[in-house]
Amino acid sequence: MKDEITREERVDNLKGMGCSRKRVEDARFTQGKGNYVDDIKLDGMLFGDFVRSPYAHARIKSIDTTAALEVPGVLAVLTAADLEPLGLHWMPTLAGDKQMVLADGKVLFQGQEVAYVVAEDRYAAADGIELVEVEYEELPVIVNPFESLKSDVVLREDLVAEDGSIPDGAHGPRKHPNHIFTWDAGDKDPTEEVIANAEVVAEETMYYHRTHPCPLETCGCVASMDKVNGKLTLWGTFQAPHAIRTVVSLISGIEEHNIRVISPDIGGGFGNKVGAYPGYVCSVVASIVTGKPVKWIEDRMDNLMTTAFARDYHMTGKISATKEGKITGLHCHVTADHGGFDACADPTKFPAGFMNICTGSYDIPTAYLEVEGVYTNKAPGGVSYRCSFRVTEAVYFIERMIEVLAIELNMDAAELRRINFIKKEQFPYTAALGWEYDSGDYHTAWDKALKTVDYDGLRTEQAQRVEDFKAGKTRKLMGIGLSFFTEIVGAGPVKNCDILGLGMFDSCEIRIHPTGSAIARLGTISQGQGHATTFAQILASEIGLPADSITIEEGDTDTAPYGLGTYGSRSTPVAGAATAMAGRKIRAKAQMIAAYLLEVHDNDVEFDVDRFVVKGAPEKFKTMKEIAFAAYNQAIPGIEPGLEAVSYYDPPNMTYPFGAYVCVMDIDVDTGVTEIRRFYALDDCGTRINPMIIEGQVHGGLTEALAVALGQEIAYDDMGNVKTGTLMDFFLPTAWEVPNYETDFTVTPSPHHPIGAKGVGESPHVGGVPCFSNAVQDAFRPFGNRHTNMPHDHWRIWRTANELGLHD
Ligand code: PCD
Ligand SMILES: [Cu+]
Repeated sequence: MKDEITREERVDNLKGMGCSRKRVEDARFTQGKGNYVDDIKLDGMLFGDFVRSPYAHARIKSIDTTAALEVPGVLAVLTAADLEPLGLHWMPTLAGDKQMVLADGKVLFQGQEVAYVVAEDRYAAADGIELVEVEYEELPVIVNPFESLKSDVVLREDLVAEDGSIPDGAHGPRKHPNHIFTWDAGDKDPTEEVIANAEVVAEETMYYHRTHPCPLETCGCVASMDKVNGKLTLWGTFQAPHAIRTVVSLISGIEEHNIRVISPDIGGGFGNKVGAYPGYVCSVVASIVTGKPVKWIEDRMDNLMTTAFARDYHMTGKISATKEGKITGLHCHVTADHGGFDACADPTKFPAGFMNICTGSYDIPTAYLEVEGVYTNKAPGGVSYRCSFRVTEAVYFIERMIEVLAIELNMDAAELRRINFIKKEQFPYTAALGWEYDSGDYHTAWDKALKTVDYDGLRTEQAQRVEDFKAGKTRKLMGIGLSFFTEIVGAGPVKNCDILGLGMFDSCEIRIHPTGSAIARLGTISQGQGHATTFAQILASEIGLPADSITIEEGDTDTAPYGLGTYGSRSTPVAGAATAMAGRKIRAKAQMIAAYLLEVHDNDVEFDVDRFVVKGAPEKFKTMKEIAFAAYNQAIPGIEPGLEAVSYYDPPNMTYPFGAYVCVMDIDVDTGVTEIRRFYALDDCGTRINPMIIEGQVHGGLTEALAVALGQEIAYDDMGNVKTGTLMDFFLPTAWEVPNYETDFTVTPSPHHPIGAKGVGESPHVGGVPCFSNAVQDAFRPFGNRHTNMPHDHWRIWRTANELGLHD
């Protein structure tokens, strides 16, 4: 036997789980060799663009397309009247509502799609748009959901019966024409009773403002109908390509096998690219009508004003406790502003997503949540934006309620959290609002975080700062932001999670080639997360072939197994599990082949890193490379040739990553300028596949958290005009605002996931927003602040200081 490398070297060669393998996709991205939707150029390709409504609420009296059609290069102008005969002027939303593809008689938000101009190039399309003459009759505008529920102005006339009665919606009875649903969880009466009789109660109302994921690449698609073969190919920025294929089939009547959906490289998704947009439908129709490929790409304003907003939750909470600080009950009421159509991307049974995770990381015996969805004259959407289904809202809510309760109790907020954490031995833990948390060790994480930042030292310093401020020695306050979050990711068990009736499992299919390299295809799609790197690592460890010899492919419905896509940090919990399971099927077959080759019984060989060895005789082995070759080269009795496997994985539960964050911030009370001195983030996502990618995910999520907490907002005026529709007004942090992040971790594996991994992509955002916000609020706590709403931009902070009398 030739000189052998050590076992350790064999492990290293695989670049498997736990290795900070460099991202294989970056060679392409950093050299400008990515292939994004807008890079797709087909012969004779046309361009489509929208005429959009300048009004937030108006009746459409007429649309005159004559002048537009005279523009050289303009080929067609589609309006609702053209789509109606095809039944395509409205489309279903993911939330069980329907949405106008092109304005049908009225518009409900500024920027709404009114007509679709198809031209030979972008410029002609832009000129054509200018010349479509639309006559609007303005209607009263409602941008406040509370007023909406009281108003006589009916926004969705299509949802009121002729006799004036209000038919039920997708989520039950509706009490007002502008009401979408009321959804609740938990025990109402017992919760109210506990709170009524409690020793201490804290109450607070907070508004989690509307914002937007604003990915670098906007949404877009290219539709190409091949009339000869009856095949439609649709390239697009889709976070869920298979679901898009099914939706396109259902609404167009084209059979699903004749539709091929391809998500090429995607320049960030963040939830913005989950839903189905009018641009997709119009491009498909235009391609069918013209017989040519049609491209549609949003510009930045289109993106910010019309596709998938996030948040817009008005939340009122009551939290009760004993004098010693043991929480006894939690009550939460939400008024959710969904805009003109309910186009939230949540699992069907959860119209407010997983908002019922709002008891957070705490052992709260009784709780009740009620969410009311309301129509207003704002853009539709309601995507996650780096939080699986409203978990950012839930965690912000509870982490603010904890701070407010700490004020009420006159207690340290870190200590209040510690007293109430779910204990390690309580897992699996069933929360009052129904979820079963799989695993956690909150006290260990919290203690590690507080120790690392020297929490007590920080509080001493802060007290000194307050004294100095009062003594006129400084104009800067110091805030210590705390947050402890529990995420819920990995939707999900098919028994309670589906989107449009499609169960939320996911999949992986592996083919091992004769020479011992492989391709694996998944039902998910990377938008920058690095799946090509990390899923190969899972397989490397499972099947003993080097990650560098494994190609990961996603996003082509003609080749990938069916899956529900990438959002809600579900790729690792669901597709990652499918990958491990498919790998294990490969290994099981490899074991039989190895035993045959080694002339022993199947049970007498065991897997070791990259080979099967005969038990007790480690010098007798067959490497996975040898086994792969044998699978194609030898006739093995009782075993089919080839080495392939597929797994469709329906997870038994979600995974519950968690984390402990601390932010130290200085605030200049005269300018409202914030300076982040320190940000410490401890994340526990169970088994870690690629520590470097995890760190990158944490940096990205924290930066988006900073954005949302400190300035990013989609704001409307009373007329329903979007005030922040460009990057001049919509805050995107740059290197200038972003602090140095200190990352840390603990590892508490998920007990039900085959490799123990939980998701991580959303966590830093979910935990980050309350941490930044709490830092601002904490700085003002010694001066009587209880709660101020985000975004904490310099002006709002200045105003808080002013209202607290700090400028006197
Ligand atoms: N334990 C663990 C976990 C995880 N990981 C890694 O990390 C990542 C992530 O993961 P996850 O968590 O599972 O997730 P996904 O599913 O993959 O993804 C999703 C997410 O992701 C994040 N991140 C990111 N990044 C980037 N770059 N880009 C983007 O876009 C994005 N987005 C965002 C979002 S928003 Mo949603 O949609 O709202 O719902 S959701 C989300 C990948 O790679 C993985 O593999 C590892 O390593 N380990
Ligand atoms: Cu919804």
